[in-house]
Amino acid sequence: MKLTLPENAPFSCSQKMWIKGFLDGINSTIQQQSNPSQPSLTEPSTASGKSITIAFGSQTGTAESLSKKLSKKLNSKGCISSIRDLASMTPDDLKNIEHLLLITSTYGDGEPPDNAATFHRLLHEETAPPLNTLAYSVLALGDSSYAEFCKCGRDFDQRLAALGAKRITPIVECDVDYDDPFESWTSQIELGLSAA
Ligand SMILES: Cc1cc2nc3c(=O)[nH]c(=O)nc-3n(C[C@H](O)[C@H](O)[C@H](O)COP(=O)(O)O)c2cc1C
Repeated sequence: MKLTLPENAPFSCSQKMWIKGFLDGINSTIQQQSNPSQPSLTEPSTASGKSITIAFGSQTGTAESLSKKLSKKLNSKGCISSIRDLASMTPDDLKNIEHLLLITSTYGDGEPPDNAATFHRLLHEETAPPLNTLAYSVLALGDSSYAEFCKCGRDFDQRLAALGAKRITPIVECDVDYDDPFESWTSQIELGLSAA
């Protein structure tokens, strides 16, 4: 059921706007009660208290600076996030991580950035560990003028799933202008972490 104001209701424009806002609030409550699994926009974040590792693969600093931005945002919501350079990580480290947010660019002709190259190679070897206890999401930076668009991020996303890790949210691919997709990914992450 959705409450609406008839077009010909005898109210002024500003009165109609007020009533419409009032009805929208009631409609949102009705929808929430009939579908409690849907998170409410006004509900406090239950991502709070979660321990999160943000790992970055970056050649010229964009993924690294987005990692810092994300970390600040998540910490302000009560999460405990730490940032790791992929150059300092091995796939075995992922066995001790519950929530991984991986932000990476792609370089060369679909190659990982230098700091992520070893990790990328090791993760794709047969000796890579099973990662059934890991929940993750990937933000891939790229440029669609290259043939191998966002290849490194796609590789990580698929390989982590193949090793048994669960996606918190689907991969988000950014084409040159990354501000909006980054914001949208961040919002999805906050909701996804609440459920993870
Ligand atoms: C030399 C060079 C090669 C690149 N190769 C690719 C590529 O193969 N695929 C892609 O999607 N983006 C490619 N890009 C775009 C970068 O991934 C993109 O600019 C990214 O935002 C850079 O992030 P970073 O500063 O964290 O490294 C390339 C950029 C440069 C400068």
